[in-house]
Amino acid sequence: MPNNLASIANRLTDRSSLSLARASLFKFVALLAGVFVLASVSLVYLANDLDRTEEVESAFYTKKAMQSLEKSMLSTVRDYAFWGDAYRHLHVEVDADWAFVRQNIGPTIYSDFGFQGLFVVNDANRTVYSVIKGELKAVEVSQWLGQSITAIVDQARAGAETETPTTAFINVNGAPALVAAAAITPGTDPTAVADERPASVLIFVNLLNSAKLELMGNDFGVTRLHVATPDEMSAAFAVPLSDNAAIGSLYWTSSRPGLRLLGIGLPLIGIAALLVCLMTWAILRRTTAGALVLDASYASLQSSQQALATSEARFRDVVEASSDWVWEIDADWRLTFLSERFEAVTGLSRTAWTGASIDDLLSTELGTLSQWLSIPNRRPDISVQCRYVDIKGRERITRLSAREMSGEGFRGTATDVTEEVEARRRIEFLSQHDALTGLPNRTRLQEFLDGKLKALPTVEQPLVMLSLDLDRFKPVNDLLGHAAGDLVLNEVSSRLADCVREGDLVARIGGDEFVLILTDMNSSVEVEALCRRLIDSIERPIALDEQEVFVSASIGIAMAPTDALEAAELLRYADIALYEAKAAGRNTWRYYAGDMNVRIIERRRLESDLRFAIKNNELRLYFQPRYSIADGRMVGAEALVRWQHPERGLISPDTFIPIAEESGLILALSNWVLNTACSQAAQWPQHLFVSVNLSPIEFKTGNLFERIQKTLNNSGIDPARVELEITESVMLDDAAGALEVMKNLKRLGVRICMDDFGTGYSSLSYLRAFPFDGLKIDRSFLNRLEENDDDKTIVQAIVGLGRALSLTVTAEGIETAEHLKLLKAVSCDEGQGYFLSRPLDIDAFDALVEAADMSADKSSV
Ligand SMILES: Nc1nc2c(ncn2[C@@H]2O[C@H](COP(=O)(O)O[C@H]3[C@@H](O)[C@H](n4cnc5c(=O)[nH]c(N)nc54)O[C@@H]3COP(=O)(O)O)[C@@H](O)[C@H]2O)c(=O)[nH]1
Repeated sequence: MPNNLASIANRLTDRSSLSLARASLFKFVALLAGVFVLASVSLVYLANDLDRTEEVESAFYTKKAMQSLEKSMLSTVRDYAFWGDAYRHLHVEVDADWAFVRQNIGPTIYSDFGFQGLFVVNDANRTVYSVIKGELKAVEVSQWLGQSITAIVDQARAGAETETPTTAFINVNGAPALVAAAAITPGTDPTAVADERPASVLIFVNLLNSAKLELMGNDFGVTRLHVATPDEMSAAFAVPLSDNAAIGSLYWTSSRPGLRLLGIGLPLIGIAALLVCLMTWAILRRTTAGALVLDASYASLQSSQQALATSEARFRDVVEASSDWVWEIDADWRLTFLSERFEAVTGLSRTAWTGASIDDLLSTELGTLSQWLSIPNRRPDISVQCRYVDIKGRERITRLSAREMSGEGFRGTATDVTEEVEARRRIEFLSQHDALTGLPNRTRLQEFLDGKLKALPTVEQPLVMLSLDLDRFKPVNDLLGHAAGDLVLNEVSSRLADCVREGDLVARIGGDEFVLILTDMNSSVEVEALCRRLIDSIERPIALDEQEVFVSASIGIAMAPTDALEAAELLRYADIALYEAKAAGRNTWRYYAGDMNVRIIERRRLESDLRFAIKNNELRLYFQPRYSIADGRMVGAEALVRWQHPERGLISPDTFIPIAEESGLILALSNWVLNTACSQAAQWPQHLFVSVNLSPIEFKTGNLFERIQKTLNNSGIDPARVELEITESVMLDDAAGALEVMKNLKRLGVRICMDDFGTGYSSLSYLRAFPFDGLKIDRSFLNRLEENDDDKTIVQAIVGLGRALSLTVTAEGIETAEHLKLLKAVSCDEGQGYFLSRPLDIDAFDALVEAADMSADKSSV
């Protein structure tokens, strides 16, 4: 916006149209009001002037009338007084007959001239002739007038010489009257001779009553001429009848033309003002409405301008702040505009590329960009992914949106999505692959399997699925840490991948669980050769930083279409076969067979039966005595559970303990064993202890301490007579947790013994770190004693170790006198085995204890 426009806009912003309109209108109204006031004042002034002029004129004409009256009376009195006959008949002698009867100077004075009084005053100032209102009366003039008029009479006589009459206004009983007086002289009559006496004076009295005054005024255009009232006397224009205003003044009823003018003009002005007010009100309303609309439009315009400015600023900020760059091309596909961000994002020169074809800069997978832009009815909201090469020669990916310009050509934005595309690819990869090993995961496996099964494999060309699980992997993870475990898994993964052909699939579906899908296996020989290769490959030592790790694998094999044609079924069958392989001693493979499924069903039934058995007293407890090897005394017994199944007979714990552990029944089972064992042992002689096996599962459930405590309390047995046997796997699962539990158990006063010592990984370190009271050498060492000298050495070393750590060392599985002899030779503390005694039921064991008590010393074993 130019500066001057902006400043105008700013000024407009300060004052709204409404206020401007109102201000202008109010000024206009004030102007009009001024005009009306001026007109009114002028009218009033004019009216006053008119009235004043009227008054002046009226006064003038009143004076004229008076002067005319005076003139007329002077003329009349002159005519009668300067007349020879009148001299002879009224002065020389008074001849009433001549004057009145013959009407020379008589009633006609009244009838013709309207003078009410006619008097002749003789030389002695006596009234000698009087005619009052046309009638002859004998009355003194002074008496009739109620005042002396000597001055007038004298004045008249003074004018005799020059025949000059006189007039004067007098007041007669409150009414003005004009008196005309003239000395009676012979006039021009040569026959009349003037005598020596003072002249008689002829006097005419004209009483100016209201009617007469009004008539007089009318003659001169003065309305209702009358004697002024006391109020009117003070009026500026009242005409005094003499110098002495006491005689009275004349006034008139003014026509007041000014007032009439006001009477007409002011209402007209008022009406005009009213009309103007109405018009102004109407204009104000319309102007206000218009101004409001204008203001609203202006406000809308302003907000639009503001929004536009904000939008522009935002657009500019967004364009420059985002990774997007903006482009425009003409109808020939040539770049006509590239925003600054183009250089920042691509590193390419805007100047160099402006004018170049957009097809040279960007390419799509669908053809050239110009082809894409030319697609008829192309939706403008759909973008296209393009590639270009940046300044560093790297291929970049950009998402391009385009809109046709109203003229010709296109414009749009380009967003660099290289990272996004790569991230998406990565996400897609990760969604189908295992993050640790990069092998396909369960999702990818499912997809692959579905695809292969849809192709309907045949018996001749079967689809082979291997379910592979690592053996001995968990200890690696637990003992060497997860980083080592990860390395092992990665190594195993790559070894597995190396063993299969292209087109096959190796997937990792769990911690150490893998599934292999093989498509080109024509015979079981091939399958088994592969299994062998896989196991051999995995069994090869895996070198970690400073040590070698050994793991092996078990494999379950299921085939389509022989075993199943459904992916889920195939997986389940391969898992069953794997289970069988593990059960068969691990490090081997098994084909799925129908009866495996039967075994699983069988296992489930056994679980259900076991649940029933625990509640319904089908469990039995056996005790296997433990003896001091040095002197053959029984020192205690290990409690061993059996299950007296109503149909299957006595079932070994090897069969049902794993089921109890897997199904969660182990807690109920173990509670029963603990309670029964401790209750029984509480009745034994004090020197005998009872040893109870605990499952590793019990260490994880959290309330082992409370359970043992409760058992001890319930049975009342001395805790020192109770030994708990735990295996190394307890520590392997959660060493810190196990230590915590064991410390708590030790606070109860029980003994803790490590069972199956020598079969695990680092029993030695556990022995040092955990609060064990004893260890039991696994019976596998004694089993091999005859054929393996190493085991003798090991047994000897374990005994030495136990002694060094102040642990009671017990040897398990003493089956022969040779075993016993050897153990005695290495000073093993205690022993148990079939050679000494098989596990006995409660009655048999009680009998044994009794017998032993009776033959207090068994001299030798
Ligand atoms: N958690 C629990 N585990 C228990 C319980 N009762 C037993 N078990 C465990 O079951 C496994 C099998 O036990 P079992 O069949 O009772 O076998 C024991 C002995 O009979 C056997 N033994 C003893 N002497 C010899 C011998 O000279 N030769 C030979 N071949 N076998 C012999 O050894 C088993 C006792 O082993 P151990 O426990 O390691 O001392 C077994 O692992 C039991 O632990 C139970 O209540 N809870």
